Amino acid sequence: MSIESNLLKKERQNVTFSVEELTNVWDGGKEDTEIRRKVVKVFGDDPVLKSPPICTMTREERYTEATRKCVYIFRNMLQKNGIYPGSKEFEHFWNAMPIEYTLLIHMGAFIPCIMSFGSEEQVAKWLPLSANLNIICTYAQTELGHGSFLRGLETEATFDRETQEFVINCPKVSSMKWWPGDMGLNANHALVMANLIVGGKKYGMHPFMVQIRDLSTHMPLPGVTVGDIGSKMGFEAIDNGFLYMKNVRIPRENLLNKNSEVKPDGTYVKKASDRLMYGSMVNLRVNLPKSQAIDVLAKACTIAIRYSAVRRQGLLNPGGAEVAVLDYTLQQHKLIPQLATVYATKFAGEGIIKKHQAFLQNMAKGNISDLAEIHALSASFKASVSEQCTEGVEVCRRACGGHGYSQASGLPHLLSKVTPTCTYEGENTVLYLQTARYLVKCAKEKAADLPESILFLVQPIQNARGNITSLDNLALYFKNRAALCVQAASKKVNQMSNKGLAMHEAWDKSSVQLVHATKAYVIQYIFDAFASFVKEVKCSKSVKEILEDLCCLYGLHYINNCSGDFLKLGILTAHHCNIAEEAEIALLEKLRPNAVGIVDAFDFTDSSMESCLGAYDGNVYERLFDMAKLSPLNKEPVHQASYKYLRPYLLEGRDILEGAKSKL
Ligand SMILES: CCCCC/C=C\C/C=C\C/C=C\C=C\C(=O)SCCNC(=O)CCNC(=O)[C@H](O)C(C)(C)COP(=O)(O)OP(=O)(O)OC[C@H]1O[C@@H](n2cnc3c(N)ncnc32)[C@H](O)[C@@H]1OP(=O)(O)O
Ligand SMILES: Cc1cc2nc3c(=O)[nH]c(=O)nc-3n(C[C@H](O)[C@H](O)[C@H](O)COP(=O)(O)OP(=O)(O)OC[C@H]3O[C@@H](n4cnc5c(N)ncnc54)[C@H](O)[C@@H]3O)c2cc1C
Repeated sequence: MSIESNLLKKERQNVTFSVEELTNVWDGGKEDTEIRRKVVKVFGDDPVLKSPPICTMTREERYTEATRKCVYIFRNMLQKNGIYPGSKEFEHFWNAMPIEYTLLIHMGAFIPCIMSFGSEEQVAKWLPLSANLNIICTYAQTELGHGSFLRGLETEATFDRETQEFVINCPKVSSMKWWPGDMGLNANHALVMANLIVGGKKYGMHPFMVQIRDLSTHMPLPGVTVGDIGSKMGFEAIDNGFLYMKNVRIPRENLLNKNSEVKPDGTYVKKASDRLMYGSMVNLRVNLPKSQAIDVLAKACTIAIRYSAVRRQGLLNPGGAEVAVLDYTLQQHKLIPQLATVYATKFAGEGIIKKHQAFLQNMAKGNISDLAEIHALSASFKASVSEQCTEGVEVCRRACGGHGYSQASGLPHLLSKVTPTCTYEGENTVLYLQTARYLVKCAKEKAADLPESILFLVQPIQNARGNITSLDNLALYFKNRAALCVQAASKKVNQMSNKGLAMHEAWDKSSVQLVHATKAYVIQYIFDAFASFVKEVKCSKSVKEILEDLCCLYGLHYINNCSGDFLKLGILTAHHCNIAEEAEIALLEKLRPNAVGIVDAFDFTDSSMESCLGAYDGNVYERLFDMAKLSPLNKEPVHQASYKYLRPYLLEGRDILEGAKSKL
């Protein structure tokens, strides 16, 4: 056993709680852990899912491998193992997916969309085809020229009454669809968001099913120009695409018509609120943070903490032995708060998922009264979590020093996976502003008209009592701050407007304060949800203590990072801030011996991380060396390029050196 493996073994011997029990809490119960492990095992054991490490493959190989595996998973493997949508097993299947995959938009975005936009007959037609991969469909909303401002989308669907068809056109280069995943190479259909035009009248954005490739040859259909947009910062296996449509004709029935319809005579019938058109985005904003951001940060923490426990560099005591870098207070200050972020966002996110499910049940009965609340909550939650996790993964990566920069660490891949969560499914600033709009409106309402989650905005500010670092008091500081920030931002909008600025100008001039207020609102939501979870969870005293400490750390770390705000608003004094700072440092020291145990509790398999630094056995140096040997550049002892281009000068060098030698 290597020295490094021994070090991790010792770390595990010192853990003061049951790792298995924390895993159960993380998964949502013992039974859920069993189900997740069963699914992970099915994936892990399957030889068809084996492929070379991604850092040894070209982009084309990565796309090919990911597509091969995903077709197998979705077409054979899930059915064979009884993993059906809606089952508990299916909930855990993202956890077991290979580290790169395609068909994500088809499965994760298009299928939910067809269910929310399609009539019963349309769902009956398209759902089985897509579930069986008989068609592959992308979600084509964003265009080259517009992504955020949906009213600016330019693609048109004009009704031709004579032929009973819609004619789809991208009038300009800027109107072509750009970015949709699975669209460049795999998709033969696209759910195209286009402006509906009937009899010269524009009705705004609507969803249309458009066939883009021939079903037998897979060649683009007439009028369709489609392809891959090229290499990106990450997601290299995915064929994000462009789609330029010129006079592409589709039958009238291909307007997804659950919410609105065009009759054969051209009559436009609206059946539900326009806002339900945005429902697919709410759905993804609620559901994607867990698999695309929180789990990614959990993996980065696992890698960085295991590595920091075995990486020895420098001395804490003069003349003593070299210490693990995790023993430095500053390393703990970088990494342990990231663990707290993982826990806080995961448990707050579960609350939002439940709220969304309740909303969907009400919506099925025709009640959409909670739409504004769930939109505001999901938009700011997605924005905040993606930001916190992206920053967290980068902190973990840098905390691994030079090796964190190597693809072999697995960290650059995680960073490139989490970074775009700040952009897709709604650019974060744009989403914060959406929530700000809701908050400013709510701040003007009477308490009786507000949902519980937002009541604090209009209630009197309460004073903290007793221990200033108790979870109750921390929750109160966050609430007070959010309420005061929203009041300040609303006041600024009013002041600007009273000065004579038009409302949209007043809004823009106040947007820095508005986004700040929204961030304050969502952090109070996350903290409150985590603190409530910690209070209520049934578990042993030792596991509860870990969760309480993580919750307290989440709050203190946040407060210490923006203490100026709490001081400015009069919520905390300088004395309180000093206490908070010392309390955070004390918590880091307390959590340090359990850090490896806490990341072990995430229960990630080595293959799900592909990291030489983060493997369970801690054998980092052998793994790094083995991975370097696999580099395609090391295939031959002499690389053609160096031989070809350097040879003349090397020969000169040889002659000079040999001449010098003969003169000696
Ligand atoms: C388990 C599943 C996980 C699987 C993971 C799967 C995939 C994830 C992985 C990879 C990534 C892949 C996918 C990526 C996909 C995409 O990116 S798809 C494209 C997403 N695009 C966007 O999100 C665009 C963002 N822009 C907007 O949402 C709107 O344009 C915006 C709302 C910002 C502005 O639109 P505008 O037309 O100007 O509207 P208004 O601002 O005037 O607002 C009108 C009123 O409507 C309310 N509203 C807006 N959005 C919603 C909504 N989503 N739901 C409900 N209501 C909404 C808004 O508040 C206004 O109301 P009031 O008038 O104030 O009352
Ligand atoms: C990996 C990836 C996958 C994607 N997959 C899909 C997909 O499957 N389907 C799909 O349709 N799309 C997809 N997209 C597109 C994505 O949804 C858009 O890129 C996103 O919505 C942002 O829009 P944008 O690119 O137009 O940014 P822009 O809106 O142009 O943003 C540029 C800057 O302008 C700022 N800005 C914009 N509006 C405002 C405002 N009102 N106030 C203040 N600042 C503002 C933004 O904050 C940002 O800083 C994907 C994108 C990525 C990166």
